[in-house]
Amino acid sequence: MAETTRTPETDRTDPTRHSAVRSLLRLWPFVRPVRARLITAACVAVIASCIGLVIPLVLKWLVDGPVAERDPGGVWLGGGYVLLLGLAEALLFGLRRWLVARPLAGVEAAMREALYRHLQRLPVAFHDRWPSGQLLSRGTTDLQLLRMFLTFPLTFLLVNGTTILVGGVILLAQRWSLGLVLLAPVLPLMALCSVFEAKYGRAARRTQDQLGDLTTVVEESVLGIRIIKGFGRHRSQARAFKELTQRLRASELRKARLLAWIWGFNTALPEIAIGGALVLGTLQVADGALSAGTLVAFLSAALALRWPVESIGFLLAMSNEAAAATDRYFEVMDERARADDDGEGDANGDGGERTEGSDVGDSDSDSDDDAAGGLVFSGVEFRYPDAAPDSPPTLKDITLHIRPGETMALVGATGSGKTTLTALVPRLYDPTAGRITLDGRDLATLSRGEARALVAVAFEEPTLFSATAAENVLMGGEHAQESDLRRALRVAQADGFVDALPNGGATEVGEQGLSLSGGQRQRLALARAVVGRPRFLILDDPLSALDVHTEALVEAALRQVLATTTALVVAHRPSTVLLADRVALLSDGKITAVGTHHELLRDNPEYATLMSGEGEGAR
Ligand SMILES: Nc1ncnc2c1ncn2[C@@H]1O[C@H](COP(=O)(O)OP(=O)(O)OP(=O)(O)O)[C@@H](O)[C@H]1O
Repeated sequence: MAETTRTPETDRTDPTRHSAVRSLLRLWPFVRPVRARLITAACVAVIASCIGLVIPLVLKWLVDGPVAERDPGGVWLGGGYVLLLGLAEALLFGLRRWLVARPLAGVEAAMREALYRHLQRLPVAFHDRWPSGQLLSRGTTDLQLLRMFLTFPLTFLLVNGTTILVGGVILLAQRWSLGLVLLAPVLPLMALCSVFEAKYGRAARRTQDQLGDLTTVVEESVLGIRIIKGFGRHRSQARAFKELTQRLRASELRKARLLAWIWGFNTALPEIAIGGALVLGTLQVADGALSAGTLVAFLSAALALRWPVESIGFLLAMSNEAAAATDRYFEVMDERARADDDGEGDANGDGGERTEGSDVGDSDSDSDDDAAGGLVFSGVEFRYPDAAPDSPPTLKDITLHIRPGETMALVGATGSGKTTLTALVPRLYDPTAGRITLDGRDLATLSRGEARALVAVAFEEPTLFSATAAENVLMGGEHAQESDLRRALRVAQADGFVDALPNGGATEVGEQGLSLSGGQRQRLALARAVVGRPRFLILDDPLSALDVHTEALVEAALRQVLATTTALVVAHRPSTVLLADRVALLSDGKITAVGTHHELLRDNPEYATLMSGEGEGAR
């Protein structure tokens, strides 16, 4: 949305960032498997480039020998040598390209896979903090930049450096005085390149961050196209987009300017030196101090060095873009995934500080809660990682016991923390204090995989994936069979509309399930939650988008499922509350009352107001 455009990320640019070389060295673990090919390719390129430098020596022999002696056979032979050398150079450069193309595409794919895997393992708190476009651009354009760097500049910085070195020796060996004239610009050029490198590195980083912001806006606009059109916000959205593109354009222009001046210096200084050497050499030939062949060889060697020198500017530019891309890639990869993601562990480090739970005048604070089965919250406190440090926690001292097989409704005004509390059970977040146990097992000691096997969730906002209706449902149960699918669809009252889809359950439901109605998506999400027959079921107002008739049907089927699980159901309507055995009232992050619907309706004015729909915050 135009108004929700994220703050430009240019301030992420760190002026004190470490050197490009240090950044690029971090690519080694990914490059290691293909190192043999890369080294072979680099050697082939160095040989090819050095062959190019032999051509001037053949020319010298040709001019001073067969040409001076007017020997046509020798001239043909010399011409043949030059042709063969040229062909060998071209073939070797082709071989280099072939050697690196496939393995480097593999490196890019491996890095992309590693990033995706890591993103899946990072906690929800990370995804709350990072704009999606920044992650997208890191997984796409940044990785392309890295592949280009590994294919081209990495090899050619080495090849050109070697060529310049060998060429310099050849020049000095031919005629050291002329060689010195030609090599005079080397020191100033090195100083200029170092200044350029630092400036370009910062500009590259800024540009890539801005590209990430732009990607975020595009993604939000595409996902929110209905809202944009519905509210006629396309103009303001386009304005916001234009502003970002202008910023990106300014950064790209700065890069182009920097590249233009380094290119200018890299071209002009060697040209001036070649001009000076030509004048000096001609005078020496005229004086008879130098053979014409040596001057020809000298100048052709100097001309052969022109490209390696001129190209250093853009090779450095590409290397700096790759260094910025590496930094951006590893900023995500360095984020710590939950230690317990694939195995055992304790996300809190200490399993969460144990605090005394408050007594809300209910048997929920039984001292033997820990040993008890069911779902037990003991003194749970939670604060969002990105909340202001002095703000009160979102959840305070939550102590609640949902007995095995019991269904507990969670009722509270909007913003009281209901969704937050339900998110703790599948370990989307970990409590900042206190603990949660599932059938007596501390949730903090369960791996996410174990917790996932025990708990299933259906959120208020049902998210579906670009897959078939059946695949979306089956995501909820690793070993679920066709019969489970049918049962889950029946429970969610989704079998009717799924069967009516053009290909039944095999129908693609489109990106985010947008080809379905809100109520249909909600029912598929509900089917996904129940398909795996979970031990614990967490439902966050899963019936809010259903019409009264369908809601009644879903509730009737749900009643059977709830009878076999331990469930926590966020409820806003009396009809949903009636599915539950007991109700917990959440008020400003605290459980203030627990009892049956009728008890609370009678004794608790806040609950009565919420259920009557009159409360200001009630939904
Ligand atoms: N990712 C987050 N970072 C920081 N604060 C958050 C985050 N998500 C929610 N909050 C805050 O936590 C509080 C509780 O939000 P929560 O979504 O749990 O309320 P809720 O009771 O489920 O509300 P509703 O009935 O409207 O869905 C709110 O003040 C909200 O602003």
